[in-house]
Amino acid sequence: MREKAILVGCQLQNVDDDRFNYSLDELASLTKTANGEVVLITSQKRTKYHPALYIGTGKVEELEAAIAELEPDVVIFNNELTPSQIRNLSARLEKRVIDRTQLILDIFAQRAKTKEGKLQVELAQLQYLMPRLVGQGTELSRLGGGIGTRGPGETKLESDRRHIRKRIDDIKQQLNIVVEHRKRYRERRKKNEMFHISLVGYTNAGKSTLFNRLTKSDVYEQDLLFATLDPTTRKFVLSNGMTTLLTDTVGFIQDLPTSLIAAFRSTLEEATEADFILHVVDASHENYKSHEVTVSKLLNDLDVENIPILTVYNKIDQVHEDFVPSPSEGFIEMSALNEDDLSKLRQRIEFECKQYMEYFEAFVPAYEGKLIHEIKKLTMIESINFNEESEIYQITGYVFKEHSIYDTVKRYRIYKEQ
Ligand SMILES: Nc1nc2c(ncn2[C@@H]2O[C@H](COP(=O)(O)OP(=O)(O)OP(=O)(O)O)[C@@H](O)[C@H]2O)c(=O)[nH]1
Repeated sequence: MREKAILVGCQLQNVDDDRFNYSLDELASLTKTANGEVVLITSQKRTKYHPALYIGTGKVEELEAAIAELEPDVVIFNNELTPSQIRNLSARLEKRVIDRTQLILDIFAQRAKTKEGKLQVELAQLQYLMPRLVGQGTELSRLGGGIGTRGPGETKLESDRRHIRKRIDDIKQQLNIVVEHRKRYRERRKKNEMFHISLVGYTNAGKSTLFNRLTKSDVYEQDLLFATLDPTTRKFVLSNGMTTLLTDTVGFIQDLPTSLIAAFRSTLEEATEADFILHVVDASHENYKSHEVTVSKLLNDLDVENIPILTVYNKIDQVHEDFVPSPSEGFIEMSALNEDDLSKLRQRIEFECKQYMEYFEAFVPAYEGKLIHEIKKLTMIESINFNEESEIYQITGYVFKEHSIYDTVKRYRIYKEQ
């Protein structure tokens, strides 16, 4: 059953109409993703948020009338509300009141798959809850109005708080372990010398679709925001046989509450360890430019300037009429749903990778079967010729200098002369 939701926004003077309407659209998409049905979107312009009610008292009355008529299950506010605003609005409207942060947390909670993702969501939820518990405490003591009632209330609250604090410490500790584990796994992977590519991009840009099509796997792919929460890594074999690792990451979102940025940073850190980044942009979206800028900014914050980036303008089959690719950067226009475009992308990745590789020619005796297999897997092979007389393979291709296979290949360059 879809829950009926009324959405409420408040536009401050310094926020222009486009940006404000866009944030309301995004709130509507988020609501849909959380399995809600939007029955009304209403908003108000103000110089500042009403301290007690977020919107003005007149607007609250209007909202009460709309609630009586439309009977929603929940009222969702477009910004993070203060504990007292939530309390006052719940009391006035007699409906469940949630804010944008809670909505995003709810979606994250639904979607978290790995242990790390789940821990991060729980941590963010508890951190959101803590100050709001304090708020309820004041309310309890005021309501009780006396020692007799306040006592037990406060005690319960204190024990709740202690309990939550302890749980937060536990989660942080567990997260350290999980992150350590992932680091070790990453180091091990580094030793395997696989070329690592990360897919990043705004939520709903088509990352999971690309990931699935390129790796032929079936990671959750849906027309919903945040279908992907945890980074997922799979083998991705280029058409010339070189095996790379492809990582799908969490989708970015504009104005993500700060408390959530911290919680999700570590899932994005994978991107910073990649050898190559594919930045996927939904070219059919009217706000594609601002999406692109948001992601580029976040990538800059994550210190990835040394990593080559290819911008992938996706959904070109439904391209927006105002679409113009940024001229300054390397880019490709394509549709993840089109097989020819996928091969074009594969070739383009190969081409881009080659810019960072060195050409080699190696002579490897036929009895080195395992080694030949490794060279095939870890380098970009151009040609293999077998000399029956000498029983030696002549292999040419491209290799990364940073990878240990480079030293091996170098050793066999001079084999002929031995
Ligand atoms: N028309 C069209 N639709 C596409 C294309 N690529 C992806 N889609 C659709 O766009 C929607 C979102 O795709 P996803 O792959 O889930 O997007 P994502 O970037 O992984 O999203 P998050 O997990 O939310 O970050 C899905 O309904 C896809 O089928 C494309 O090239 N053309």
